[in-house]
Order: sequence, then structure tokens, then C-alpha cells
Amino acid sequence: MPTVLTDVFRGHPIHLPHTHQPDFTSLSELPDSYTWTSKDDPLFTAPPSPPDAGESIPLIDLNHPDAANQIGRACRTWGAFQIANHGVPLELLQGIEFLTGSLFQLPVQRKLKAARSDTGFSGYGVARISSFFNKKMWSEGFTITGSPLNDFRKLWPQLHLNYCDIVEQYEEQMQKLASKLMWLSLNSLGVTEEDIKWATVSSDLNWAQSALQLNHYPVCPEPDRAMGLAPHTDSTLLTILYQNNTAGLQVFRDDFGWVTVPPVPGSLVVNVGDLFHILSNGLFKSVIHRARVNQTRPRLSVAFLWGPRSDTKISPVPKLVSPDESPLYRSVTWTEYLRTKATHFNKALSMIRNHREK
Ligand SMILES: C=C1C[C@]23C[C@@]1(O)CC[C@H]2[C@@]12CCC[C@@](C)(C(=O)O1)[C@H]2[C@@H]3C(=O)O
Ligand SMILES: O=C(O)CCC(=O)C(=O)O
Ligand SMILES: [Fe+2]
Repeated sequence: MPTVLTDVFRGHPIHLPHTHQPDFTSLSELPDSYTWTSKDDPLFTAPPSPPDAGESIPLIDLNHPDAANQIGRACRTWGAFQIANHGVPLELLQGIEFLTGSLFQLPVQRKLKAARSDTGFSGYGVARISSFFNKKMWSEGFTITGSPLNDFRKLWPQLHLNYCDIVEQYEEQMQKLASKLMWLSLNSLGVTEEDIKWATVSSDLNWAQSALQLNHYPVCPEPDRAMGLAPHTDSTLLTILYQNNTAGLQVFRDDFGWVTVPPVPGSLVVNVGDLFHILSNGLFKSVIHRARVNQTRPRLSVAFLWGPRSDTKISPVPKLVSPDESPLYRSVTWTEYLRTKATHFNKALSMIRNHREK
């Protein structure tokens, strides 16, 4: 039996202090344990792109005839882009935002009834990458994979079925969209279904699996010294992110520094993840991103983390490797990669890189 995402951390416990979260709203000063400097994260004080430089990830209209090329270009240069006219109903985006807001507004004792266990995948807790940093992040999260029924029943004894329904509809829409985006970007490189047999467009999508990460960044007394979610790349093929109307997401570019992704109502943000970086032999860049926090407005985001089934080996598409060079990366399954990431964090991608021999 191939592992499913739920089993990824079974036998690979990650101990995280979910139960030590403060009541964020009661703090009028930033405690030292939440105060970040460049000692805690070398990129913390990297210069932000000047607002007048006008640099921003592209906003791509999926109905535009040139959308595939625009997406391909964005994946090569930024590793991220926003999309409009994506076909996901606005009411569903509003529904998932409402669910996320209601979940995090629950009393902390109720949320802890659905806390993520050390070997578990789903549930309430601090960011999984917390163990790699000395300082705490000003956020709380909830991961969903498979049916959320058991967790939701603990959170909302009355309304859980309505909320399960929203999650199911949202995941269904996101799966279709993610597959469409992957093929648009691959087609822009001349890669077709003949080249990647495990991911056929016409199949019923059971070659893919996903997780939903709900994030809440409460208002913060000293946002300039706090960190919502520390810099990371996602381990996915693609991540599709919905953010509410409060800015906070930033992407890093060597040439510009940190660039804020402004919320555009109704649009979605798409990130290239590490597995897509590998599949494209490094042509598409998995983007380093982080979330900052705000002094007056809470921020919510919903990340749809999408990758292949656990038994699929991902390796660079042969067509994208020059005949006189070896592939940049070794093959890896999503499960293997998530475990490597859980142990080695931002060194994971370089750990599966081949040392080039001509
Ligand atoms: C499938 C997954 C990707 C993820 C780890 C997870 O098991 C579920 C949560 C995801 C997330 C969201 C926040 C950032 C991140 C690095 C993390 O700690 O948890 C990602 C993980 C990832 O993409 O590696
Ligand atoms: O909240 C955000 O904007 C970023 C969230 C994120 O990067 C993630 O959940 O992986
Ligand atoms: Fe992320």
C-alpha cells in the first residue's frame, strides 16, 4: 500500500508546542520569544523592494489567449503569479474564508481538542517549520488532509457537516485548477502528456493528492519585529493560495529583495513548489516566501498544497535535460521529500541535487 499524506509522519514524530500558544489578543507588547532579528533569520532584514519600483508578481488572466506563455515566464522568473478568471466561484472563496475565520475565532481550548499530534498530519497547531527557528511565529494554523469530519465534529458539534461540505467543494475546484495550471506551464516548455505519463489531463485526477493549510495571523502590537510565517519554499508541485484582503505575503527575489504580493479581490496566488522545480529540471523556480503581520487587521490565508500520489517518483522530464548533461536532481516521491524537508528544511532540495558529471 503506498503511503498517503496522512501517514507521512507516522514513525517520524515532530514535537511542537501547540499547547503553549498565547492568547495573541491579550498581548500589548511583543514578548522577546516573538521578536525576530537577522540573527534568527538571515533574510529578516533583507531590503524590501522599494514601493515605487513597481515590482510585483504578474497577475495573469486565464482567459487571455497567451496565458500559457505568461504562466511559463512567471514560473521561470518569479516562481509565483496571481490569477484572475480562474473559474472558482466567488461564493466558494467567501465560504472558505468564512470557515477559516470561524475556526480561529473558537476558544483556544476548543481548538486544542483538534490539535495535531506529533506523528499526525492534520489538525490545529503552530507552523510545522517552527522547530527550525529560535523565535516563535505570530500565527496559528490548521492542516486538513483527507476527510476533516472527525476534527470538525470536535470543533463545531452542530455545524460540522456544512463546513465539511465547503472543504470538499473547495478541494474539488482547486484540484481541477491545479492540474490545468500545471499543464499550461508545462506546455509552454513543449512538454506534453507523452512526456509525463503519470499525470494525464483526462484522468480522474487520482494521480494527485493534496492538503489544505488554513493560516491565521492575528493583529500584532509590533509587526515590524514579528514574523507571521518564516521564509520557506513549499514541497509541492504547485500551491494555490487564497488570501483575505490584508497584505502580508512576500516573495523573495535575489535581485529585488522581499516583494509584497498585494491582495487582489477574487484572485488567487500560485507558487511553484520544490517538486515542480525538480520536474522542470530547475527551469521553474520554487519561490521563497514568508508572511508578515499587521497592527490593525487580522490576516487569513488558505493554501492548497498539491502534489502527486505518494508512489509516484518525480524526476526531471528527460526532454528538459540537455543531451550532454545529467539531470540536475535525483528522483524522489512526495513522501520521501516531505520527510527530508521535515528533517533538513531548506537544505532538502540541494540534498537531492546530482553532482554534475559531463
Ligand atoms: C503537505 C505539506 C506541505 C507542508 C507540510 C505538509 O505536510 C502540510 C503543511 C505544509 C506547510 C504549510 C506551511 C509551510 C510549510 C513549509 C509547513 O511547515 O507546513 C508547508 C509544508 C511544505 O510545503 O513543505
Ligand atoms: O499566509 C501566507 O500568505 C503564506 C502561507 C504559506 O506560505 C503556506 O501556508 O505555505
Ligand atoms: Fe508556503
